[in-house]
Amino acid sequence: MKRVDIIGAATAFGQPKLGVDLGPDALRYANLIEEIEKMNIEVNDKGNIYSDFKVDASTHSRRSENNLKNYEQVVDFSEKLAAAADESVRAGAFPLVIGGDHSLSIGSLAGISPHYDNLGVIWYDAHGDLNDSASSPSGNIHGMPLAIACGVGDEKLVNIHKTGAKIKPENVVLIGMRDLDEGETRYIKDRNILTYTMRDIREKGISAVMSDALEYLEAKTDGIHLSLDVDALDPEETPGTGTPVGEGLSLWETLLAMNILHDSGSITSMDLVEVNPLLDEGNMTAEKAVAMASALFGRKQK
Ligand SMILES: NC(=[NH2+])NCCC[C@H](N)C(=O)O
Ligand SMILES: [Mn+2]
Ligand SMILES: [Mn+2]
Repeated sequence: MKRVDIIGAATAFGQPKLGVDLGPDALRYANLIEEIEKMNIEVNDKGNIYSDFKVDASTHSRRSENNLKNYEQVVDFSEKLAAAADESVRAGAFPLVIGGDHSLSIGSLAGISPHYDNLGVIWYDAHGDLNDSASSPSGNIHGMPLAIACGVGDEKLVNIHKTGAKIKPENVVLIGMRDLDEGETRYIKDRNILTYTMRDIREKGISAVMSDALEYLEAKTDGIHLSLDVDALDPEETPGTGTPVGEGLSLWETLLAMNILHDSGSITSMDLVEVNPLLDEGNMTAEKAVAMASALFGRKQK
């Protein structure tokens, strides 16, 4: 790896709660850059990307006609982020996109995937984020990015940066699932997406799950993007996030998972999303997220 590019995705437009656009700076405050540098990796902090639209607290996330909230804002932000992520991969760097809500993955995957024939994706999350505007119960676009990357959903969002689907559903693995909507469950079944629910993780153990996921993806992909939503962890571990779901992964399980991914040498890019410092206890969610990223870059657990 030549270097890690930190791309701050300062967006809150994919969901209704204010504050998640401060996530990138909360992660920097928790020493994200210094911790990765300790692994003898060159880090280039490219600063934050902002939409040209400002968050207006009085109108933020009002339901829009097509059941896509803050639609133009997300389109605009995704184009900008895709360009930045594309530039990083082109330069030979490892893009670490720090959020920001999970709608940022529309842009990160759009920018990264054109550099691969078959990009794999590990979606480490309590949620599938596989809704489209029809199946979404909320209209929040952070519940849709994985479907959009697979080519399902609003045309403009599907065609961000490059026309058409960015990834194939057979190159996706879902890990940590415990809050799937009806339409998402149907999509997973129809496409036969490899899915590890919390129950699966309890039964098999996280290390077997990670090894199986890697084995499945390494056989057919030429790069693997990790999209890590901090709500994959239990809310007792990561309270500073907008859509917490109980009975989640622990920090130690996640650090172990990140060590296994590091040792594989197969991860080529990453999103670290949904840290909301306004909902946090101190800055503990950002601090744990930094520990997870450091583990992905090689910091070993004792
Ligand atoms: N990235 C997230 N935290 N997504 C939460 C999505 C929640 C719900 N499934 C929805 O579509 O509204
Ligand atoms: Mn989630
Ligand atoms: Mn998510």
